[in-house]
Amino acid sequence: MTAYIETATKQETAVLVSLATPKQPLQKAKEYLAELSLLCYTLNIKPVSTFIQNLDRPQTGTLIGKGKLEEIKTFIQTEEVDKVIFDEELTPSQTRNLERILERPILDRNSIILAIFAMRAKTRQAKIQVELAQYQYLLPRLTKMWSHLSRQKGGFSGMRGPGEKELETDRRIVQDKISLLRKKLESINKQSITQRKTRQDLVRVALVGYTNVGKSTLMHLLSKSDAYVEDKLFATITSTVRRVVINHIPFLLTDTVGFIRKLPHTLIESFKSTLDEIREADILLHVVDASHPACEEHIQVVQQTLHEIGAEHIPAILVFNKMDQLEEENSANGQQHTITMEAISNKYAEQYGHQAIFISAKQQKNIDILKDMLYQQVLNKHLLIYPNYLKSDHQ
Ligand SMILES: Nc1nc2c(ncn2[C@@H]2O[C@H](COP(=O)(O)OP(=O)(O)OP(=O)(O)O)[C@@H](O)[C@H]2O)c(=O)[nH]1
Ligand SMILES: [Mg+2]
Repeated sequence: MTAYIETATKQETAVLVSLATPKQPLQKAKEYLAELSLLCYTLNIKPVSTFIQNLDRPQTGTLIGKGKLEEIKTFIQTEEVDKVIFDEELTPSQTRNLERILERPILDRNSIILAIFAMRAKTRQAKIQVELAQYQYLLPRLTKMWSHLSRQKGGFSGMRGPGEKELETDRRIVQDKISLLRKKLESINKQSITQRKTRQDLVRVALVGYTNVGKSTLMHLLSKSDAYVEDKLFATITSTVRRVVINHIPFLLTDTVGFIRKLPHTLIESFKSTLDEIREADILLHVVDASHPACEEHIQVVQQTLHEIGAEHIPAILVFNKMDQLEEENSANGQQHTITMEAISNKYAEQYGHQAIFISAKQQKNIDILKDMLYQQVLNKHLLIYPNYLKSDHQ
Protein backbone atom coordinates (compact mmCIF):
# COMPACT_ATOMS: atom_id res chain seq x y z
CA MET A 1 0.00 0.00 0.00
CA THR A 2 2.76 2.42 0.91
CA ALA A 3 3.84 2.96 -2.68
CA TYR A 4 0.49 4.63 -3.32
CA ILE A 5 -0.23 6.57 -0.19
CA GLU A 6 3.17 7.73 0.87
CA THR A 7 3.52 11.49 0.80
CA ALA A 8 7.09 12.62 0.42
CA THR A 9 8.81 14.23 3.37
CA LYS A 10 12.13 15.06 1.72
CA GLN A 11 11.84 16.57 -1.73
CA GLU A 12 12.00 13.77 -4.23
CA THR A 13 12.71 14.32 -7.89
CA ALA A 14 10.86 13.00 -10.92
CA VAL A 15 10.76 13.12 -14.68
CA LEU A 16 7.37 13.59 -16.32
CA VAL A 17 6.39 11.67 -19.44
CA SER A 18 3.58 12.13 -21.93
CA LEU A 19 2.58 11.27 -25.48
CA ALA A 20 1.83 13.42 -28.48
CA THR A 21 -0.61 11.52 -30.69
CA PRO A 22 -3.02 12.56 -33.45
CA LYS A 23 -5.69 12.68 -30.69
CA GLN A 24 -3.48 14.64 -28.30
CA PRO A 25 -1.42 17.24 -30.18
CA LEU A 26 1.97 18.36 -28.85
CA GLN A 27 0.57 21.63 -27.46
CA LYS A 28 -2.03 19.74 -25.39
CA ALA A 29 0.57 17.25 -24.15
CA LYS A 30 2.69 20.20 -22.97
CA GLU A 31 -0.27 21.81 -21.21
CA TYR A 32 -1.12 18.56 -19.45
CA LEU A 33 2.48 18.13 -18.34
CA ALA A 34 2.43 21.66 -16.91
CA GLU A 35 -0.64 20.67 -14.89
CA LEU A 36 0.97 17.38 -13.84
CA SER A 37 3.96 19.39 -12.72
CA LEU A 38 1.71 21.47 -10.40
CA LEU A 39 0.21 18.26 -9.05
CA CYS A 40 3.75 17.04 -8.29
CA TYR A 41 4.69 20.24 -6.46
CA THR A 42 1.54 19.83 -4.36
CA LEU A 43 3.02 16.49 -3.25
CA ASN A 44 6.46 17.98 -2.70
CA ILE A 45 7.92 16.13 -5.68
CA LYS A 46 10.17 18.23 -7.89
CA PRO A 47 9.90 17.59 -11.64
CA VAL A 48 13.37 17.97 -13.15
CA SER A 49 12.63 17.22 -16.78
CA THR A 50 9.83 16.30 -19.16
CA PHE A 51 9.77 13.83 -22.04
CA ILE A 52 7.15 13.77 -24.79
CA GLN A 53 7.10 11.10 -27.43
CA ASN A 54 5.39 11.47 -30.79
CA LEU A 55 3.48 8.30 -31.57
CA ASP A 56 0.58 7.32 -33.78
CA ARG A 57 -0.85 5.33 -30.93
CA PRO A 58 0.36 4.24 -27.49
CA GLN A 59 2.41 1.02 -27.33
CA THR A 60 0.57 -1.80 -25.57
CA GLY A 61 3.37 -3.07 -23.33
CA THR A 62 5.18 0.07 -22.25
CA LEU A 63 3.08 3.00 -23.54
CA ILE A 64 6.16 4.61 -25.10
CA GLY A 65 8.74 3.17 -27.53
CA LYS A 66 12.11 1.55 -26.87
CA GLY A 67 14.23 4.49 -27.98
CA LYS A 68 12.45 6.93 -25.68
CA LEU A 69 12.72 4.47 -22.80
CA GLU A 70 16.49 4.26 -23.31
CA GLU A 71 16.72 8.06 -23.37
CA ILE A 72 14.75 8.34 -20.12
CA LYS A 73 16.75 5.57 -18.48
CA THR A 74 20.07 7.25 -19.26
CA PHE A 75 18.77 10.56 -17.94
CA ILE A 76 17.40 9.24 -14.66
CA GLN A 77 20.58 7.27 -14.02
CA THR A 78 22.90 10.19 -14.74
CA GLU A 79 20.81 12.71 -12.84
CA GLU A 80 19.84 10.29 -10.07
CA VAL A 81 16.13 10.99 -10.45
CA ASP A 82 13.85 9.21 -7.95
CA LYS A 83 10.61 8.58 -9.86
CA VAL A 84 9.07 8.47 -13.31
CA ILE A 85 5.57 9.90 -13.63
CA PHE A 86 3.31 9.39 -16.65
CA ASP A 87 0.48 11.73 -17.51
CA GLU A 88 -1.41 8.88 -19.16
CA GLU A 89 -3.25 6.28 -17.15
CA LEU A 90 -1.11 3.15 -17.10
CA THR A 91 -2.45 -0.37 -17.02
CA PRO A 92 -1.12 -2.55 -14.19
CA SER A 93 1.01 -4.51 -16.65
CA GLN A 94 2.43 -1.36 -18.26
CA THR A 95 3.43 -0.15 -14.80
CA ARG A 96 5.13 -3.47 -14.09
CA ASN A 97 7.01 -3.47 -17.40
CA LEU A 98 8.12 0.12 -17.03
CA GLU A 99 9.24 -0.45 -13.48
CA ARG A 100 11.33 -3.42 -14.58
CA ILE A 101 12.96 -1.53 -17.45
CA LEU A 102 13.50 1.85 -15.78
CA GLU A 103 14.26 0.46 -12.31
CA ARG A 104 12.37 3.29 -10.63
CA PRO A 105 8.92 3.59 -9.03
CA ILE A 106 6.44 4.38 -11.81
CA LEU A 107 3.44 6.57 -11.08
CA ASP A 108 0.65 7.89 -13.25
CA ARG A 109 -1.67 10.89 -12.97
CA ASN A 110 -4.26 8.82 -11.12
CA SER A 111 -1.88 7.66 -8.42
CA ILE A 112 -0.63 11.22 -7.96
CA ILE A 113 -4.16 12.58 -7.54
CA LEU A 114 -4.96 9.77 -5.09
CA ALA A 115 -1.85 10.64 -3.08
CA ILE A 116 -2.86 14.32 -2.93
CA PHE A 117 -6.31 13.40 -1.71
CA ALA A 118 -4.72 11.13 0.92
CA MET A 119 -2.55 14.01 2.07
CA ARG A 120 -5.52 16.38 2.25
CA ALA A 121 -7.98 14.04 3.97
CA LYS A 122 -8.60 15.36 7.46
CA THR A 123 -12.07 14.18 8.45
CA ARG A 124 -12.92 10.55 9.19
CA GLN A 125 -15.24 10.46 6.19
CA ALA A 126 -12.63 11.87 3.79
CA LYS A 127 -10.02 9.44 5.10
CA ILE A 128 -12.28 6.45 4.54
CA GLN A 129 -13.28 7.74 1.10
CA VAL A 130 -9.65 8.07 0.03
CA GLU A 131 -8.66 4.74 1.54
CA LEU A 132 -11.46 3.02 -0.36
CA ALA A 133 -10.38 4.65 -3.62
CA GLN A 134 -6.79 3.59 -2.97
CA TYR A 135 -7.66 -0.05 -2.32
CA GLN A 136 -9.77 -0.11 -5.46
CA TYR A 137 -6.83 1.26 -7.40
CA LEU A 138 -4.53 -1.28 -5.77
CA LEU A 139 -6.62 -4.39 -6.37
CA PRO A 140 -5.76 -4.99 -10.05
CA ARG A 141 -2.14 -4.03 -9.31
CA LEU A 142 -1.54 -6.52 -6.54
CA THR A 143 0.77 -8.70 -8.59
CA LYS A 144 3.20 -5.84 -8.73
CA MET A 145 3.43 -5.66 -4.98
CA TRP A 146 4.20 -9.36 -4.86
CA SER A 147 6.88 -9.17 -7.49
CA HIS A 148 8.37 -6.39 -5.40
CA LEU A 149 8.33 -8.52 -2.32
CA SER A 150 9.86 -11.50 -4.04
CA ARG A 151 12.61 -9.36 -5.51
CA GLN A 152 13.39 -7.91 -2.12
CA LYS A 153 13.55 -11.35 -0.57
CA GLY A 154 16.39 -12.02 -2.96
CA GLY A 155 16.69 -13.08 -6.52
CA PHE A 156 13.53 -14.66 -7.81
CA SER A 157 14.07 -12.86 -11.08
CA GLY A 158 13.74 -15.08 -14.07
CA MET A 159 12.05 -17.71 -11.97
CA ARG A 160 8.44 -18.44 -11.39
CA GLY A 161 6.42 -15.53 -9.99
CA PRO A 162 4.72 -15.51 -6.62
CA GLY A 163 2.47 -18.44 -5.86
CA GLU A 164 -1.06 -18.06 -7.15
CA LYS A 165 -2.28 -19.05 -3.72
CA GLU A 166 -0.55 -16.19 -1.91
CA LEU A 167 -1.81 -13.77 -4.50
CA GLU A 168 -5.34 -15.07 -4.09
CA THR A 169 -5.13 -14.65 -0.30
CA ASP A 170 -3.83 -11.16 -0.73
CA ARG A 171 -6.59 -10.23 -3.15
CA ARG A 172 -9.14 -11.53 -0.69
CA ILE A 173 -7.63 -9.42 2.10
CA VAL A 174 -7.93 -6.31 -0.06
CA GLN A 175 -11.45 -7.22 -1.17
CA ASP A 176 -12.49 -7.69 2.47
CA LYS A 177 -10.95 -4.35 3.30
CA ILE A 178 -12.91 -2.75 0.44
CA SER A 179 -16.23 -4.15 1.64
CA LEU A 180 -15.48 -3.11 5.23
CA LEU A 181 -14.69 0.45 4.11
CA ARG A 182 -17.85 0.49 1.97
CA LYS A 183 -19.93 -0.48 5.02
CA LYS A 184 -18.29 2.21 7.16
CA LEU A 185 -18.95 4.79 4.46
CA GLU A 186 -22.55 3.71 4.12
CA SER A 187 -23.21 4.39 7.77
CA ILE A 188 -21.47 7.79 7.62
CA ASN A 189 -23.41 8.60 4.46
CA LYS A 190 -26.68 7.77 6.23
CA GLN A 191 -25.77 10.33 8.89
CA SER A 192 -25.02 12.92 6.19
CA ILE A 193 -28.35 12.26 4.51
CA THR A 194 -30.13 12.81 7.84
CA GLN A 195 -28.10 15.98 8.38
CA ARG A 196 -28.97 17.25 4.92
CA LYS A 197 -32.67 16.50 5.51
CA THR A 198 -32.73 18.79 8.51
CA ARG A 199 -31.51 21.60 6.25
CA GLN A 200 -34.22 21.00 3.68
CA ASP A 201 -36.00 24.27 4.29
CA LEU A 202 -33.18 26.42 2.97
CA VAL A 203 -32.08 27.04 -0.62
CA ARG A 204 -28.75 25.38 -1.35
CA VAL A 205 -26.02 26.90 -3.45
CA ALA A 206 -22.82 24.99 -4.27
CA LEU A 207 -19.52 26.37 -5.51
CA VAL A 208 -18.15 24.07 -8.20
CA GLY A 209 -15.28 24.29 -10.65
CA TYR A 210 -11.86 23.15 -11.72
CA THR A 211 -9.25 22.93 -8.97
CA ASN A 212 -7.43 26.14 -7.93
CA VAL A 213 -9.87 28.55 -9.62
CA GLY A 214 -10.79 30.44 -6.42
CA LYS A 215 -13.88 28.64 -5.05
CA SER A 216 -12.72 28.81 -1.44
CA THR A 217 -11.67 32.45 -1.84
CA LEU A 218 -15.19 33.24 -3.02
CA MET A 219 -16.69 31.14 -0.23
CA HIS A 220 -14.67 33.17 2.22
CA LEU A 221 -15.84 36.40 0.66
CA LEU A 222 -19.52 35.51 0.52
CA SER A 223 -19.79 33.80 3.88
CA LYS A 224 -17.03 35.50 5.86
CA SER A 225 -15.92 32.00 6.86
CA ASP A 226 -12.33 30.95 7.11
CA ALA A 227 -12.35 28.60 4.12
CA TYR A 228 -8.94 27.13 3.40
CA VAL A 229 -7.30 28.94 0.47
CA GLU A 230 -4.01 27.87 -1.05
CA ASP A 231 -2.28 28.17 -4.39
CA LYS A 232 -2.07 24.42 -4.65
CA LEU A 233 -4.25 21.88 -6.36
CA PHE A 234 -7.02 20.27 -4.29
CA ALA A 235 -6.66 22.53 -1.28
CA THR A 236 -10.27 21.61 -0.49
CA ILE A 237 -11.48 18.03 -0.51
CA THR A 238 -14.12 18.12 2.19
CA SER A 239 -17.27 20.14 1.66
CA THR A 240 -17.86 23.07 3.96
CA VAL A 241 -21.38 24.37 4.41
CA ARG A 242 -22.14 27.88 5.67
CA ARG A 243 -25.34 29.79 6.20
CA VAL A 244 -25.25 33.03 4.24
CA VAL A 245 -27.76 35.87 4.15
CA ILE A 246 -28.20 38.26 1.23
CA ASN A 247 -30.93 40.93 1.50
CA HIS A 248 -32.58 39.09 4.40
CA ILE A 249 -32.80 35.79 2.56
CA PRO A 250 -30.81 33.01 4.18
CA PHE A 251 -29.38 30.18 2.11
CA LEU A 252 -26.71 27.51 2.43
CA LEU A 253 -23.45 27.90 0.56
CA THR A 254 -21.22 24.85 0.07
CA ASP A 255 -17.57 24.86 -0.92
CA THR A 256 -16.72 21.62 -2.70
CA VAL A 257 -13.80 19.59 -3.97
CA GLY A 258 -12.35 20.85 -7.26
CA PHE A 259 -12.51 18.83 -10.47
CA ILE A 260 -9.63 17.99 -12.75
CA ARG A 261 -9.06 16.37 -16.11
CA LYS A 262 -9.15 12.59 -15.63
CA LEU A 263 -10.36 12.62 -12.03
CA PRO A 264 -9.87 8.93 -11.12
CA HIS A 265 -13.11 7.01 -11.31
CA THR A 266 -12.49 5.27 -8.01
CA LEU A 267 -12.40 8.74 -6.42
CA ILE A 268 -15.67 9.84 -7.99
CA GLU A 269 -17.27 6.64 -6.70
CA SER A 270 -16.00 6.87 -3.16
CA PHE A 271 -16.55 10.63 -2.94
CA LYS A 272 -20.15 10.08 -3.95
CA SER A 273 -21.59 11.50 -0.75
CA THR A 274 -19.34 14.57 -0.87
CA LEU A 275 -20.47 15.05 -4.45
CA ASP A 276 -24.10 14.61 -3.31
CA GLU A 277 -23.77 18.11 -1.90
CA ILE A 278 -23.47 19.25 -5.50
CA ARG A 279 -26.18 17.01 -6.90
CA GLU A 280 -28.65 18.17 -4.29
CA ALA A 281 -27.92 21.87 -4.74
CA ASP A 282 -30.60 24.20 -6.15
CA ILE A 283 -28.12 26.59 -7.76
CA LEU A 284 -24.47 26.17 -8.79
CA LEU A 285 -21.82 28.84 -8.89
CA HIS A 286 -19.51 27.42 -11.55
CA VAL A 287 -16.24 29.24 -10.89
CA VAL A 288 -13.76 29.51 -13.77
CA ASP A 289 -10.19 30.83 -13.75
CA ALA A 290 -10.55 33.33 -16.60
CA SER A 291 -6.81 33.96 -16.69
CA HIS A 292 -5.93 30.30 -17.34
CA PRO A 293 -4.92 29.47 -20.92
CA ALA A 294 -6.88 26.20 -20.79
CA CYS A 295 -9.96 27.80 -19.24
CA GLU A 296 -12.30 26.58 -21.96
CA GLU A 297 -11.19 22.99 -21.52
CA HIS A 298 -11.66 23.40 -17.77
CA ILE A 299 -15.29 24.42 -18.34
CA GLN A 300 -15.79 21.32 -20.45
CA VAL A 301 -14.21 19.03 -17.85
CA VAL A 302 -16.45 20.50 -15.15
CA GLN A 303 -19.58 20.14 -17.31
CA GLN A 304 -18.64 16.56 -18.08
CA THR A 305 -18.04 15.73 -14.42
CA LEU A 306 -21.32 17.40 -13.45
CA HIS A 307 -22.96 15.18 -16.03
CA GLU A 308 -21.29 12.09 -14.56
CA ILE A 309 -22.64 12.83 -11.11
CA GLY A 310 -26.10 13.73 -12.39
CA ALA A 311 -25.92 17.47 -11.67
CA GLU A 312 -25.87 18.87 -15.21
CA HIS A 313 -29.48 20.08 -15.07
CA ILE A 314 -28.99 22.42 -12.07
CA PRO A 315 -29.20 26.12 -12.96
CA ALA A 316 -25.79 27.77 -12.70
CA ILE A 317 -24.07 31.11 -12.80
CA LEU A 318 -20.75 31.00 -14.66
CA VAL A 319 -18.37 33.04 -12.53
CA PHE A 320 -15.24 34.03 -14.48
CA ASN A 321 -12.83 34.75 -11.64
CA LYS A 322 -9.30 36.23 -11.53
CA MET A 323 -10.26 39.07 -13.85
CA ASP A 324 -7.41 41.08 -12.26
CA GLN A 325 -4.92 38.61 -13.74
CA LEU A 326 -6.73 38.72 -17.05
CA GLU A 327 -6.38 42.50 -17.12
CA GLU A 328 -2.70 42.24 -16.33
CA GLU A 329 -2.19 39.93 -19.31
CA ASN A 330 -4.14 42.32 -21.49
CA SER A 331 -1.79 45.17 -20.89
CA ALA A 332 0.90 42.86 -22.24
CA ASN A 333 -0.97 41.69 -25.34
CA GLY A 334 -3.62 44.36 -25.94
CA GLN A 335 -7.19 43.31 -25.04
CA GLN A 336 -6.94 40.03 -26.95
CA HIS A 337 -7.40 37.85 -23.96
CA THR A 338 -10.53 39.66 -22.79
CA ILE A 339 -12.11 39.45 -26.24
CA THR A 340 -11.46 35.70 -26.31
CA MET A 341 -12.78 35.33 -22.79
CA GLU A 342 -15.96 37.25 -23.53
CA ALA A 343 -16.57 35.05 -26.56
CA ILE A 344 -16.07 31.95 -24.41
CA SER A 345 -18.36 33.34 -21.72
CA ASN A 346 -21.14 34.06 -24.27
CA LYS A 347 -20.72 30.66 -25.88
CA TYR A 348 -21.10 28.69 -22.65
CA ALA A 349 -23.73 30.94 -21.13
CA GLU A 350 -25.80 30.38 -24.27
CA GLN A 351 -25.06 26.67 -24.54
CA TYR A 352 -26.19 25.91 -21.00
CA GLY A 353 -28.63 28.76 -20.53
CA HIS A 354 -26.59 30.09 -17.63
CA GLN A 355 -25.89 33.65 -16.57
CA ALA A 356 -22.26 34.74 -16.65
CA ILE A 357 -20.18 37.35 -14.86
CA PHE A 358 -16.52 38.42 -14.60
CA ILE A 359 -15.18 39.01 -11.09
CA SER A 360 -12.03 39.15 -9.03
CA ALA A 361 -12.49 37.44 -5.70
CA LYS A 362 -9.05 38.54 -4.63
CA GLN A 363 -9.57 42.23 -5.40
CA GLN A 364 -13.29 42.06 -4.63
CA LYS A 365 -14.36 43.33 -8.04
CA ASN A 366 -17.98 42.91 -9.20
CA ILE A 367 -18.86 40.99 -6.06
CA ASP A 368 -21.97 43.13 -5.51
CA ILE A 369 -23.19 42.37 -9.03
CA LEU A 370 -22.61 38.67 -8.41
CA LYS A 371 -24.51 38.93 -5.13
CA ASP A 372 -27.45 40.58 -6.95
CA MET A 373 -27.51 37.84 -9.55
CA LEU A 374 -27.33 35.18 -6.89
CA TYR A 375 -30.00 36.91 -4.83
CA GLN A 376 -32.45 36.84 -7.75
CA GLN A 377 -31.95 33.12 -8.24
CA VAL A 378 -32.04 32.34 -4.52
CA LEU A 379 -35.21 34.41 -4.14
CA ASN A 380 -36.94 32.46 -6.93
CA LYS A 381 -36.10 29.15 -5.23
CA HIS A 382 -36.94 30.54 -1.80
CA LEU A 383 -40.40 31.46 -3.06
CA LEU A 384 -40.96 27.86 -4.07
CA ILE A 385 -40.33 26.83 -0.46
CA TYR A 386 -42.10 29.82 1.11
CA PRO A 387 -44.76 30.99 -1.38
CA ASN A 388 -45.98 33.63 1.06
CA TYR A 389 -42.56 35.16 1.63
CA LEU A 390 -43.12 38.39 -0.33
CA LYS A 391 -46.53 38.92 1.28
CA SER A 392 -44.92 39.21 4.67
CA ASP A 393 -43.00 42.36 5.47
CA HIS A 394 -39.47 41.12 4.75
CA GLN A 395 -38.95 43.35 1.73
N1 LIG B 1 -5.16 36.83 -9.03
C1 LIG B 1 -6.17 36.24 -8.42
N2 LIG B 1 -5.97 35.15 -7.67
C2 LIG B 1 -7.03 34.58 -7.06
C3 LIG B 1 -8.34 35.10 -7.20
N3 LIG B 1 -9.18 34.30 -6.49
C4 LIG B 1 -8.41 33.33 -5.94
N4 LIG B 1 -7.11 33.50 -6.27
C5 LIG B 1 -5.96 32.67 -5.87
O1 LIG B 1 -6.06 31.39 -6.48
C6 LIG B 1 -5.50 30.38 -5.61
C7 LIG B 1 -6.52 29.27 -5.38
O2 LIG B 1 -7.59 29.76 -4.64
P1 LIG B 1 -8.60 28.83 -3.84
O3 LIG B 1 -9.72 29.70 -3.36
O4 LIG B 1 -7.89 27.97 -2.86
O5 LIG B 1 -9.12 27.93 -5.06
P2 LIG B 1 -10.08 26.65 -5.01
O6 LIG B 1 -10.89 26.70 -6.26
O7 LIG B 1 -10.82 26.60 -3.72
O8 LIG B 1 -9.00 25.48 -5.12
P3 LIG B 1 -9.12 23.92 -4.67
O9 LIG B 1 -9.78 23.86 -3.32
O10 LIG B 1 -7.69 23.52 -4.65
O11 LIG B 1 -9.91 23.24 -5.73
C8 LIG B 1 -5.10 31.11 -4.32
O12 LIG B 1 -3.73 31.40 -4.39
C9 LIG B 1 -5.94 32.37 -4.36
O13 LIG B 1 -5.35 33.44 -3.65
C10 LIG B 1 -8.53 36.27 -8.00
O14 LIG B 1 -9.62 36.81 -8.16
N5 LIG B 1 -7.42 36.79 -8.58
MG1 LIG C 1 -10.80 25.19 -2.25
